[in-house]
Amino acid sequence: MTPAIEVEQMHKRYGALQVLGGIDLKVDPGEFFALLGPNGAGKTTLINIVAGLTRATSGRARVMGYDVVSHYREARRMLGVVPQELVFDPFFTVRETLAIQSGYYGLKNNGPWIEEIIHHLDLADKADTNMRALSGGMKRRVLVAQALVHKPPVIVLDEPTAGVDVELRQGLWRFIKQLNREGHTIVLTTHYLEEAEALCSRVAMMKQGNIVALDSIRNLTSSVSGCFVRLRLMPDTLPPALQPLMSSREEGCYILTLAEYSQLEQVMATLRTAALQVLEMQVLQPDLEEVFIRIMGTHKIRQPEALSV
Ligand SMILES: Nc1ncnc2c1ncn2[C@@H]1O[C@H](COP(=O)(O)OP(=O)(O)OP(=O)(O)O)[C@@H](O)[C@H]1O
Repeated sequence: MTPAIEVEQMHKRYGALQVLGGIDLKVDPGEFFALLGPNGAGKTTLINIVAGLTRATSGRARVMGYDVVSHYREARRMLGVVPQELVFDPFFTVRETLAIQSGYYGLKNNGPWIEEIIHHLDLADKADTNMRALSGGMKRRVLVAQALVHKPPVIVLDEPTAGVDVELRQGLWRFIKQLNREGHTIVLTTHYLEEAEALCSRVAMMKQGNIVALDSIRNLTSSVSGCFVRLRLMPDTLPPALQPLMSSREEGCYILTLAEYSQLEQVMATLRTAALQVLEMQVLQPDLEEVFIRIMGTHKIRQPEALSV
């Protein structure tokens, strides 16, 4: 089976700065794949090379079997990229922008598909509005629409939900999930790990230009042992014996990290001996964010306000 995206020994340097240090990556057709990593890890650079927008220093990339340099046009046709930055010609309306984009691919009579995209991305009310008059979130919807005009089999979304409200995020993911069900391969970069966890089957984590983890969400999260316990106590004090387990304090609760589930019994016994009343208790499984924190050795990254995908 020809991979949807195949990257081999990809290096990229900007002068003395090594941005990609030899990336090998295969994404299968039909996958919903996430590329994660902190700011500056090299995600956008990798995407730009796959999209033919940036030249690699060495290595090769193919989209549906087409080399992105020697078969640029074919590779580009297979790919729809939703870029991170909002760049538009401000004088065209939404519908005109999409018609022009269709023209770039030599597509005629693309009207019905354009109308379908406009409908799914909830842009109907704004279809005849000039781009300059749209809000940031609306412009982002048009970026998504632009990437889809030629019905590419592979869709790459570079932080599509940054700065976007919850309603749009949900609508966008509904549409992208539908496209994935219809067979499109989806590659997503996001800082919202809950989004990646809810949507994607496989994840690559990048750190300083290298892939440091590449696996299914299930394998990644089950590789982290132990659990977290969230406790609200009365009186609000943690016995000294439990203090080494405390990882943080959130909204009046103590968050304890346990290496093994069996430690739970010992925690409860200590609380009983100290005559503390448990007002609230939750046992939490390690999630993708915990895996990310352990691999990257960083603190929590920003969270979406409310998420349901
Ligand atoms: N044109 C350029 N010239 C010099 N350095 C660059 C250029 N483009 C990117 N870089 C550097 O390459 C590194 C990787 O950047 P990149 O945008 O690929 O990271 P990223 O993982 O997408 O980050 P983010 O999550 O912030 O989008 C950064 O250190 C960045 O400053």
